Amino acid sequence: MTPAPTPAVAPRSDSAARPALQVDDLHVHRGEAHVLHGLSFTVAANRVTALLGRNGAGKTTTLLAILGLLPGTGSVTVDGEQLLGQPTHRIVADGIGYVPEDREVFSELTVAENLKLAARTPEAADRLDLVHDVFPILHDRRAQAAGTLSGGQQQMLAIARALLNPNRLLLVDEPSKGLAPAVVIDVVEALERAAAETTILLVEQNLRVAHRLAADVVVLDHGTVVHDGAMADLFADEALTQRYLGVSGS
Ligand SMILES: Nc1ncnc2c1ncn2[C@@H]1O[C@H](COP(=O)(O)OP(=O)(O)OP(=O)(O)O)[C@@H](O)[C@H]1O
Repeated sequence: MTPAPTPAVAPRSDSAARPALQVDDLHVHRGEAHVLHGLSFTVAANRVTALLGRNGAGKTTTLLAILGLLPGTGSVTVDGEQLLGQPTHRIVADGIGYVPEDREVFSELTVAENLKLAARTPEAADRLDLVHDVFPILHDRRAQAAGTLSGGQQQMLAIARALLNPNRLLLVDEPSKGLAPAVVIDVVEALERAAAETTILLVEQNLRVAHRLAADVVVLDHGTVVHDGAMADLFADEALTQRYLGVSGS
């Protein structure tokens, strides 16, 4: 009998419903603007949760507040530990990884040097094999300046840097943005591998990508949560996707 193929994403355990991230009544101001108006939502452990919404809804602001890059009031806990009010370096050292929207690779440095700089823990050296297994192209291109990689390869490097460290929660901002469809498939497959390793909160404008990766969804509109639930339900409901996202899902 042929063995069943290994799933890209680890099977969900009974702990899947346990919240890894809990956001309660989060308010954030940017300059004069009151951008987040008391957000409350949870991200279940060992799953991918998509954070969706139209342009300007407050998705990136939410990620920045979780990382301590913007001040906020309310509560943001990971595995019960309060992040709000802590400095970003401590939040990152505590296992909150971030893949920013604009990738932010060091253009002049090689791929290998970018990875070396990202290593925060002694385990990172061992995890380099895992990263090269997920992204063989980064091994092939290890001596190449990161600024000369294609957009898709730079995105893979940005995800690889985050994967080098053991994360409790990975925040990923618009990984498919600006990429050709064929490259998006590679990035999605890489994120599926990442999802087998860690809990992910994913901001993604491409609804199909979000549907492929995420089990759960939180939808923002004007800095408030207007919907949360199963991603499959949102994707299948044209009226909901039109109302909240201005696109049609299925
Ligand atoms: N530096 C800033 N100063 C003041 N207001 C800002 C700043 N950056 C963003 N905003 C405002 O905060 C609101 C939320 O922006 P945010 O970038 O979080 O939205 P988003 O949902 O991630 O949108 P997009 O999909 O366009 O990236 C918007 O109204 C935006 O104009």
